[in-house]
Amino acid sequence: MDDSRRPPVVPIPHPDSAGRAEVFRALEASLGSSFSSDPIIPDPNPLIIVISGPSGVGKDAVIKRLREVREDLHFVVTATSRPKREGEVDGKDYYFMSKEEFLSMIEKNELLEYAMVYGDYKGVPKQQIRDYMEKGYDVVLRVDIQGAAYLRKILRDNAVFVFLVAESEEALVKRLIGRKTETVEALLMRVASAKEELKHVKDFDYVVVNKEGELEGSVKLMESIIDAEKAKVQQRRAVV
Ligand SMILES: Nc1ncnc2c1ncn2[C@@H]1O[C@H](COP(=O)(O)OP(=O)(O)OP(=O)(O)O)[C@@H](O)[C@H]1O
Repeated sequence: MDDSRRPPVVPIPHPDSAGRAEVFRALEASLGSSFSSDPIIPDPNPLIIVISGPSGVGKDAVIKRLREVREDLHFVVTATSRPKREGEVDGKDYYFMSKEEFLSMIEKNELLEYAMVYGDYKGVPKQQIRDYMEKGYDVVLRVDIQGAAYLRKILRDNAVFVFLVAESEEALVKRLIGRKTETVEALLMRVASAKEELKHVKDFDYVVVNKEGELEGSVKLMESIIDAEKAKVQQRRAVV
């Protein structure tokens, strides 16, 4: 006879006629052990979430909004040697630094990933990721497609890779024009590479279509992805 069918050694009062505490104690006494208040499942591991996608698709816009609605995420501030755009804040939007400073970080192996993007360096500082993951934060990285491909190689399935796309090429190009931050030459270069970049979607875990005027929907989907990842039985284990 298995344990669950063995008659209780002490009478267990029915919950209709006894208080919850009394029934609880009687159940413990019958089983001969106390019920643990420890979590049945340990806290999920902190995640590394890599967000990528063609230029102008809305990565910054989605991340900015995600930041507002979710406090338990840390958005890794990328280091860059590109000049600051109007309104950008050092240490918040990017760590702006000279090419020399950037090269010194490369030499000291302080970057998880880096690349030359349209003539300027951009890279992901390792220490920042370690610090926040140690504190239990999920960490979000924003990288270009080549950066994502490289991170996939080194982090494999230990990070979550999300590809952001627009609903069509037309919408993507219009969005880039509307941003008014590019020279005509840069615009042409970004539009040309966007077509090529779309082929990389297959290397990602999730794709989020950031439709015109539907930024909130994209942010909600991002949140759902994070929540689902947190509920996975086989947790990812990122180490940088
Ligand atoms: N769902 C959306 N609907 C309408 N406009 C959007 C949407 N998402 C982003 N935008 C706008 O599109 C422009 C480009 O977005 P954003 O700068 O976030 O793109 P990005 O992917 O970060 O670009 P880059 O890689 O060049 O930095 C911005 O002006 C932004 O406000």
